Amino acid sequence: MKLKFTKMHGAGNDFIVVDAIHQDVSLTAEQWRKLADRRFGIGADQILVVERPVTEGVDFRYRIFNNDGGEVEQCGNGARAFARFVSDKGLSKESSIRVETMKGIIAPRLELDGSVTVDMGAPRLDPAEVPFDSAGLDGRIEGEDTNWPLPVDGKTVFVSVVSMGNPHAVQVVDDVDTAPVETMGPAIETHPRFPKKVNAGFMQVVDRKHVKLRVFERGAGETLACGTGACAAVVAGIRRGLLDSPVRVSARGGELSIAWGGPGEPVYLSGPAVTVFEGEVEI
Ligand SMILES: N[C@H](CCC[C@H](N)C(=O)O)C(=O)O
Repeated sequence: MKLKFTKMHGAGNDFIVVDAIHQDVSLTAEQWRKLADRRFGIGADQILVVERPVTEGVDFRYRIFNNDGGEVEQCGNGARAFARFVSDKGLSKESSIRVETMKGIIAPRLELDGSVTVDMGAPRLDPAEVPFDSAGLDGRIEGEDTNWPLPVDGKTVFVSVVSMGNPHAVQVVDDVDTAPVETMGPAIETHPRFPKKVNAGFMQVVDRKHVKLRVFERGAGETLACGTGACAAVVAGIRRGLLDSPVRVSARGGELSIAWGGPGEPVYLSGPAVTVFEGEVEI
């Protein structure tokens, strides 16, 4: 069976994007994993699937598979690529669309400068919603935030826990370039207090309007940028009293901008969405 796809990225977080409206795309987790493999397949951090909506008043359904083949709730950089894809493919004539994911509705908007801004919905701040098991832990109050002691790699780090539909654990570090992302990232990702595993963020506060961020992503490893990770990091930083919205987020693969008005308000993620090439693959 042949599968048409488009290779895209958002600040270096790269995707295989597939139109499942005009082609039959019923693949197993193993087939998604093989497609995303950087040696034996096309290679990508995630696969984004465009489907007809299920919910009234929504333009598309947006499904996301990590490169380990697992389906997940949300992908912020992917939402920008999704919006660019459906516009370029003529699937939508609107600059603003409403898109349903496993965990809620988001609204990407194509900007005149070629960037895309996404209403990512409001963050979920209750640990149980992340989900994070805080039982028996003494949280550390910092401004509006409660961050939690996590023993990893023989030391205790304090993480803020935030859900953007998908789970994030964010810690503040002095220097992202020397932070132990390769070793501590996987240890946090699979920590037993995160029953659905977690994306591990490492945030360096440059000033109140600018952070540097590295994310060891659940099911994908360290990526060059993580959109929901940037949202979660800025929400955590604002709640800790360290940041003022909007915040510039410098990832290894490029720059994102995050704005958040406070609890119950949506998080806005802005950044690039780039098409690299079109292709067709036998699966
Ligand atoms: N690895 C994430 C999904 C992709 C998120 C990221 N690529 C983004 O831009 O938000 C998870 O398992 O929740």
